Order: sequence, then structure tokens, then C-alpha cells
Amino acid sequence: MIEIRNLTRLYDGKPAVDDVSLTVERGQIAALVGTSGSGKTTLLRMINRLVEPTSGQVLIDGQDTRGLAPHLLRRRIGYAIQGHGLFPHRSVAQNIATVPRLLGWSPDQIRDRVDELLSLFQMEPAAFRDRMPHDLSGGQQQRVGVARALAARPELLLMDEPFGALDPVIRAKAQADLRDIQRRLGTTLILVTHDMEEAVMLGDRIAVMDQGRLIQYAPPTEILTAPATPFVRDLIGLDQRPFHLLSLTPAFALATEGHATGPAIAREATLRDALAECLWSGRDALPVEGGGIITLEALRASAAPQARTAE
Ligand SMILES: Nc1ncnc2c1ncn2[C@@H]1O[C@H](COP(=O)(O)OP(=O)(O)OP(=O)(O)O)[C@@H](O)[C@H]1O
Repeated sequence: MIEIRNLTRLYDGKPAVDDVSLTVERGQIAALVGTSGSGKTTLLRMINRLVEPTSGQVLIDGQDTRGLAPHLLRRRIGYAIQGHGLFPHRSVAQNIATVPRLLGWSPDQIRDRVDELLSLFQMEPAAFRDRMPHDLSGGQQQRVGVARALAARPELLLMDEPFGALDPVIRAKAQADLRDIQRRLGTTLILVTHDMEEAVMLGDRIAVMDQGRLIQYAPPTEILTAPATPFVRDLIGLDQRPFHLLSLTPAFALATEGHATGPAIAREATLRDALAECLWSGRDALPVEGGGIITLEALRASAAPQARTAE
């Protein structure tokens, strides 16, 4: 569990981060969102002490990070940034092995871990181990960057706009893979993003920042349906709200008894995908793979839960 208590960082007497407190439970994902310059990166970097706090505390499983040497702290915390930051003259395997080597793992342990992570990220170890970063696509480099951050099984992973440079198709795949891997490994993850869609898709909770202050910290559904301030509402974008809500739920969760014709939608597709399919194919209901149907009426209710409550 990560506890951030009254964390403040001043630059030239002005707060970049202003008295922020929040807790991230073990195995959960917190997504930090906010306008440019709102203090997201500074907050993230205070957690692994790449930036020293002016005041306040960070506790990891109850341990105050001020009592630890910063370089030792950083070996316990994975860190992945936009543009991946791979060492250009080291192979994929050497890049991934960076922290395990610092920690004195044996060559066998390191090789096994590198291969395990490459497989986890769907990169055939024999084909990728010895490649150099410049011989990889942007998406592959990004995956190696995240694999490197996870190599020493950190209890905490910090990510700063990790998918910012990827095109939309690869980005969606990278997000889904990350979610899957994070769930499997049980890693606690704090992620900075500009993209509300990404925050909604990945975050168990979303932290909204403005001018260094934490404005709201809540699960995505609450951020979307009960924004704490007009700033939060504007950040979500009113026109996007129903679609964000629909993208939170998999198709099978809304499946009911009934009959529908035409191609079925995958169980793990989102309700947003289901709505798109209804509109595109002109159907009022879709079969769901494995059983049940989704109706356009149910999709409407899910897209605007407060409208339903108001009735
Ligand atoms: N090293 C520094 N020296 C002086 N001011 C800084 C420094 N680092 C950050 N700041 C200031 O602190 C504020 C918060 O910056 P930060 O990078 O944390 O914001 P951000 O929300 O991550 O922004 P972005 O989304 O644009 O990356 C900004 O006003 C920035 O100019």
C-alpha cells in the first residue's frame, strides 16, 4: 500500500505540488490526470525521490521512504516513461536485466527472468533477446521499457505517459496488455496520463490534479457521474461521458436472456464496442458470444445511469 501524506514541492516559493494526500491499495491502479503543469510528474517523481519533497511523507507498506537511500528505493520501484528511455547501446536482454544485475541476481536467474518477461509481452525470447533498441518498432520498444521496469518484481510501478508516443491501435493493445500483466503480477501501479480514456480504462481510482492540488480522487464511475468541481467535469469532456462509462464494462456483464440475430460480439468487448456495433449494423440487439444478448435499450441505460435514477 502506498500512502502519500501532505506532499508538497515548492519551486521558487511556488507549489508545483500542494499538500496532496492519497492512498493506493496494494495491487490497485491509480491514474493521475490533469492539465499540463498541474504537478502530475512532480508528484510521481517524489514517490521514488527523483524529486525530493519540500514537505510531507510517502509510505510504502508503512515504511517512510525518507529513511531509505534514494538509489536503493529506486531499485524497489519500477519506473517507465514516455519514449521508454532504453539504453541505446545495450541489447533488449541487457536493458531488461538492468535492475536485477544491480541487485546481484545470478546470470541464470537473470536469463530466466528476461525470457519470462519477453514471453509475457508476447515477444519471442529467441528472436528479441539480442536485438538492439533501434531494431525494434516503437510499440516493441515500449514493451521492453515496461518489461525493464517490472524486471526485479517491484512492489510498485510508476509510469509517466508510458503510451503517449504510440499510435491509437498499438496503444489500445499496450493498455490491455498492461492491465492484464498488472493483474497477474499483482503490482501496484501509479500512472500519469493526459488521456481520460486511458485513465478510465486502467484506473481503479482516478486522481484529478489542478495547479498542484488534488481535486478529486475516486473510482472512474464516480468521477464520471459525480465530478467534484466544474474543472473535473470539463476535463472529462461532457460529450465523452456516456462513452467513457460504456467503456468501463465488458459485454458479458450486461448480457440478458433473449434472441438476437447477426454476428455475436465478444464477451470481453466493451459496451462501447457493443453500441458501435448496434449503430453500425442497424440492430436493436446483439448476441453475446457464449450466450445471452445485449439490447440497445440496456446500453442506453448504462450510458446515462443518472438519467435512469432521475426517472
Ligand atoms: N525542476 C523544476 N524547476 C522549476 N519548476 C518546475 C520544475 N519541475 C516542474 N516545475 C514546475 O512545476 C509545475 C508542475 O510541473 P509537472 O511537470 O509536475 O506538471 P505535469 O502535470 O506533469 O505537466 P505535463 O502534463 O505538462 O507533463 C509546472 O508549473 C512546472 O513548470
